[in-house]
Formats: sequence, structure tokens, C-alpha cells
Amino acid sequence: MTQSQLGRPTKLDKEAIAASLAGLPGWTLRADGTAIVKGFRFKDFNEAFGFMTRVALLADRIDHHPEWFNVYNRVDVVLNTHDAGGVTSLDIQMALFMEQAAG
Ligand SMILES: C[C@H](O)[C@H](O)[C@H]1CNC2=NC(N)=NC(=O)C2=N1
Repeated sequence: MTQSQLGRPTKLDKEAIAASLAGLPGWTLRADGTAIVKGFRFKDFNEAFGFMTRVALLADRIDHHPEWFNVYNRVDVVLNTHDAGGVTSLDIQMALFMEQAAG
């Protein structure tokens, strides 16, 4: 089953996002309130790209794709659900997975 068949995720309000971020070290709500962000730092490019590869496989499976910017060992991530115009439970799930994938 694909994500689109599961229905549209609903936008989380500020309080719900803050509660979720309490369990996500380093993640913050972007100033405009429509995305959660984190800058990951790895040992080198190989570690960074391994992380991105693990995340990419999940992202495509759940049809929820991160916005990210990579230079060498840096991966700056922006998560939001454009279909919903803000942060949803999908973004929280993705952030939790990224924490695991970062090791
Ligand atoms: C048509 C397709 O299912 C949508 O565009 C999906 C794809 N990946 C997505 N990724 C993210 N981050 N947000 C979305 O709203 C989204 N929508």
C-alpha cells in the first residue's frame, strides 16, 4: 500500500510539533512554522551518503521525500508535507527514522 492510499496526513499544530520535537535532539521548527529542520554532521562523505541512501529507500517506499542539502560530511534537512502545507506525523516519523539512520 502506498502513502497516498492511506489518506492525507493532517497538519500538526505548534503544540503537537513542540511535543514531538522534545524526543528529537537537534531538530527545530523553522521560523515560518511550516517545516522541521536539522543539520546533520558526519565523519566524512561516505558516512553522509550512507545516511542519505538509507533514508532515500524509506522515503520512496512511503512516498515522503526530504528536502536536503549535502556538502561533503554535512546534510542539512528540511521536512514538511507540501500536500498539507505544514508539518504532519509523516515528518515526525521521517525525523525519527533519520535519527536511527544517522547511528
Ligand atoms: C504525488 C506524490 O505522492 C506527492 O507529491 C508526495 C511525494 N512526496 C512528498 N514528500 C514530502 N515531503 N511532502 C509531500 O507532500 C509529498 N508528496
